[in-house]
Amino acid sequence: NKVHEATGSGTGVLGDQKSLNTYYANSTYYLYNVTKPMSGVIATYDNNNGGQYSLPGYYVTDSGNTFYSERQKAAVDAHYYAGEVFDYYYNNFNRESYDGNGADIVSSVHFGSNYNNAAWVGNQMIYGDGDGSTFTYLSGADDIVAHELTHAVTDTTAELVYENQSGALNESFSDVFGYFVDNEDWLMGEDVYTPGVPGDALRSMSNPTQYDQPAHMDDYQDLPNTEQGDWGGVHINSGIPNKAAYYTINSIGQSKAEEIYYRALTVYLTPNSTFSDARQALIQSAQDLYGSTTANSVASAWNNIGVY
Ligand SMILES: CCCCC[C@H](S)C(=O)N[C@@H](Cc1ccccc1)C(=O)N[C@@H](C)C(=O)O
Ligand SMILES: [Zn+2]
Repeated sequence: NKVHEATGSGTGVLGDQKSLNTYYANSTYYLYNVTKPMSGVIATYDNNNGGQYSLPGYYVTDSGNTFYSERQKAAVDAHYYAGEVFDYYYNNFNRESYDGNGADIVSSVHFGSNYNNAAWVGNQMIYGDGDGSTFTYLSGADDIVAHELTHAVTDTTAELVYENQSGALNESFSDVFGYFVDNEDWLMGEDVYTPGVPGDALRSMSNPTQYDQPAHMDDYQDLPNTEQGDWGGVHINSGIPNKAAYYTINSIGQSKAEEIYYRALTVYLTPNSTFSDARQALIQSAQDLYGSTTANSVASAWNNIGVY
């Protein structure tokens, strides 16, 4: 409600200044804001490096509505980018929050100890600090935030099972919407990956093989469906649908591609969808929205990566 809404300022992971939607109460300011129109909230917490707190941890607050400290950087970006992704889904697809029903968006930063990952854990996002060499604070990359929040969209729509081909699709859709939100480049995680090494990334959608992912069905990696096997290589085999997305976006443009990926995810895909099912879902979505020329472009993108 109006009396509590405030606009703070903060320093992000990369030292950049940004305005923040904050909440004033008990003579302090919170990284917390109410979203419109259904009044969900975006709330950001510090999980205290897995200290004595369970998730979500404690609210990130500042008495001066200025979030400039080193410890606050990860929270600044987690909060800011969560708002950016909320706006992306609302403005492009009229989807209010990840469930389309104004669900609260909760993020916890400083999760674990030197944790080189970020995740959607079923009801909230968690962000590790990284070990400072492989990653710095993972919330510092908007494509990572969009990746994680898109898992929540997937979990409330197609519910793609997180293993084997459906799991690689799950991962790929998160990367694809990460691209749509970030769309500076075809790289994933570059802003926080290896802070000491410029220009590299965890993955490349335009050139998956650059970071040891297959880019064609002939090179699909049959890995065990175990934690050690990355559940059948979901982060490895995602290179194949990622490359198809690269071809698709280049041939039909981002605005059409966004609509067909969203329609495929929310209308056609199901928990056990395979790569071939995804090809068909995207072709059908393209046909539904834009006709056969666009549908044929999608078909050839998937033909190029050996999925029919
Ligand atoms: C609980 C542990 C597994 C969760 C994996 C999460 S969903 C995930 O995929 N995280 C992304 C983070 C990311 C996204 C975009 C760019 C960079 C990094 C991910 O790809 N994690 C890699 C490191 C992995 O888990 O293998
Ligand atoms: Zn993921």
